[in-house]
Amino acid sequence: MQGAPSPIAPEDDQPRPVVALASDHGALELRALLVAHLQEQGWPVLDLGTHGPGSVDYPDIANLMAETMRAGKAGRGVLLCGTGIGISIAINRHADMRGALVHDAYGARLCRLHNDANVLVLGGRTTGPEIAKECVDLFLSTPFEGGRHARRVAKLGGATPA
Ligand SMILES: O=C(CO)[C@H](O)[C@H](O)COP(=O)(O)O
Repeated sequence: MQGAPSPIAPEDDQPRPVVALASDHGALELRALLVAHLQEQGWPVLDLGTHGPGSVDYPDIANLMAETMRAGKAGRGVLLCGTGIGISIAINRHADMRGALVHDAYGARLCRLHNDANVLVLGGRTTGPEIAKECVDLFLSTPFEGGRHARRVAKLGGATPA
């Protein structure tokens, strides 16, 4: 089952969804930078932490993101850990989450066009700030293409949270 695609282009008249951001200790700086970047652009942002430099476990952060989105508190998510790898594995254990670990603009665009990703995943130790900002902007402004991709996304299973 697949929910309605959620095209979110800044030029649309639609209200912008809340964007939740969360990271472990491996991406504190990049997350803070992205929070500020999105706020400057007028996105409603929910910063889920982690809020201190202490070491935390990325599965807990991914689970918090999934719970937050499932509760309807955010329509899109941005998750980060040191490489993005662990937290992308963790978020994709939730059937209603489609997390896409991306490293460039092409991936950020295609994860929306073809995969209807609802969570963007970045690595705080692997991706620089300018590329990360570009990825987030594309993730939030690119609609799902539907068509043949809708059939494939449906085969992934899991409903899209509201
Ligand atoms: O990237 C990650 C998971 O994929 C983590 O951020 C990383 O493993 C944390 O490592 P450390 O505890 O040594 O800071």
